[in-house]
Amino acid sequence: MTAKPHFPTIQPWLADSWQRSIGAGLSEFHAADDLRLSHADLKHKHEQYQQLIELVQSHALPLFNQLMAQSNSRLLLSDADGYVLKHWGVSRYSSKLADVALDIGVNWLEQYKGTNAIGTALMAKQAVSVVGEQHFIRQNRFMSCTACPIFSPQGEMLGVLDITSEQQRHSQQTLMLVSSLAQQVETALLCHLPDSHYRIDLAAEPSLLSSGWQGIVIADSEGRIVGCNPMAKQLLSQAKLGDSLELHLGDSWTRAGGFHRDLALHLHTQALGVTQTKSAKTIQDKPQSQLGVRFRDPLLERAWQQANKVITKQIPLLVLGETGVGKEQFVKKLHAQSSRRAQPLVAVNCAALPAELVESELFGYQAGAFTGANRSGFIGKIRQAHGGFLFLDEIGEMPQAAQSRLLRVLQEREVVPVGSNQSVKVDIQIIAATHMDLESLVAQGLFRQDLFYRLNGLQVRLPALRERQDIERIIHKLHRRHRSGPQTLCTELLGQLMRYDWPGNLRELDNLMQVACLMAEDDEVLARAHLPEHLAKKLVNKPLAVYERQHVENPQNPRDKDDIGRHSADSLHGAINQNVLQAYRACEGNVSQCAKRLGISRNALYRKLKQLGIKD
Ligand SMILES: Nc1ncnc2c1ncn2[C@@H]1O[C@H](COP(=O)(O)OP(=O)(O)OP(=O)(O)O)[C@@H](O)[C@H]1O
Repeated sequence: MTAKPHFPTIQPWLADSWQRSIGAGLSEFHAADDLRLSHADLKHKHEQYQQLIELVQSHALPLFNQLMAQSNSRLLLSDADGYVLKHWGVSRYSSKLADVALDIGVNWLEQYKGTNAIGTALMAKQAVSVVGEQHFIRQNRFMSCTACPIFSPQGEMLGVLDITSEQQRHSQQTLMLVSSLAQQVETALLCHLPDSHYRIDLAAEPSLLSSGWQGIVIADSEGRIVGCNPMAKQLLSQAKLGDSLELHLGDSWTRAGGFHRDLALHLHTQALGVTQTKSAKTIQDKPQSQLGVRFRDPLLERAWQQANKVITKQIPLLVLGETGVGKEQFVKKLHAQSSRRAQPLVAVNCAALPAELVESELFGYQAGAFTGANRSGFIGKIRQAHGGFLFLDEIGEMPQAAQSRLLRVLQEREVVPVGSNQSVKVDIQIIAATHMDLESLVAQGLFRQDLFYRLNGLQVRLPALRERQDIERIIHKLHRRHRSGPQTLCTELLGQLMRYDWPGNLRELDNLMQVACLMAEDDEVLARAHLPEHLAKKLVNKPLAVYERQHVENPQNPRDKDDIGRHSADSLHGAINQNVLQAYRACEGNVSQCAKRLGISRNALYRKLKQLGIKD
């Protein structure tokens, strides 16, 4: 049995990480197979992360070199999936690092490498030091590593910066150094937002203005906030993206050095160089590689590819699909990989807006426009989305009065706030979504036809869960998300889940899996018996779903429908075996890669291969 490290007191985060390593089926005595990117995939990753790599080189590497040049350490950058993208710094022990594959293109997630600074920082979403013996795999215990995640201005984790040294104990200073390097990169990302024209540093004392502890706000050429660091959010707690700086700082921000009396804050404003903004824009405008997102279902993949083509062209996108198919998640992914990803994604749930507030919420209002309005006015959701995406969810339920004004915004690309007669130009990418049949609403006179045509630039329909060819993978994914340990899923339950028709789609499956995993607690296998009765009942006598259409019905061998139920269990086993074999061959016998591809644990794959007589 694998032993825990013998420290007098083991910190909870480390115990959790070792537990996860054991749960992933790793052994401290054997290094697992490496998951390594192919040359082509690594090239794509480098293109995708070009900006981040450049910012690490220009904003983190100089300080690392200055402080650590003599220390025989290496600085590494990984992406959020745990792949090492680059490393810098000389190391006398590079052959030892190569032995443990701390190398470009190799994945250092905990599930492959056990407790280690990169994987554990990604998991914990915070800076960690993993020193010598704290590494789960013995072979890695000659190193000390300290890593800190890097977050985008939108709070998305982009990757991890790591300092690795041989043997020497990493101190609290190393932790502070890595955190500070990550912070430098985050600030640089902020200053490289498109439309960043001004940088305003804020602090309670003038000496703190350049201390690294100051608040930083980035504003566009009109003085509207386009980004801020966590300290600025704390200092200006009321400020939101899109707000005019004047609203929060009066005119004190327009001077190079100022003091805001009410807030008791010292300010330092600088114009960001045009060259900097331009070059940053070139990097930002490059569409992030769409290889980052791939759907295994052809209908969904097609919708994804089509949607990606229109979203930068200001052509409205209409996303259709039954409730719970993941329309909102789809839009979030579109935004995250678009050239507008550094700008806001503002979502409006049209069904939840009270009819009388629709206009002021969307279009904003002037100070004192109506009784009860905020004293300082409100910019409105549409202007908040300026430069980014406006996501109109449940558009079929938008009140009719607001429909005509929205139509005007779409036609003119400008907004007139309530109580004002001044129009304001907006640059927004519109995405609307609904589970309703908009054309039939139009036919019934419940939805404006001209608005429908305006929104319907490109229409994509997301498939229902029962139609998806990757349903098996999704079931495994959600099981992994909710299980509490290294539990497997019983084949019979898997078959039943695949045959169910899922009217509530991903939302329903997600809820069911969550409840089932709670009921199963630490049991080794999740089975139908773990489902509460009302959920178990749902799964029987349901029409056959996509699984049988894909794997059981053979066009060359048309079968009587009644036969399907009788044969489905056998066919299910057969098809699963076939899938495993195909994947194993495609991965040329690499167990880690194959397990990842199938969405199952390495242990589960070993068991399956053993059953199939491929492994002893
Ligand atoms: N790719 C996914 N993998 C796993 N679960 C998902 C995925 N996408 C969505 N879900 C689950 O389904 C739920 C519903 O997703 P989402 O809100 O995006 O659907 P929707 O189509 O917008 O729903 P509605 O039409 O009801 O607004 C999410 O809360 C999440 O639990």
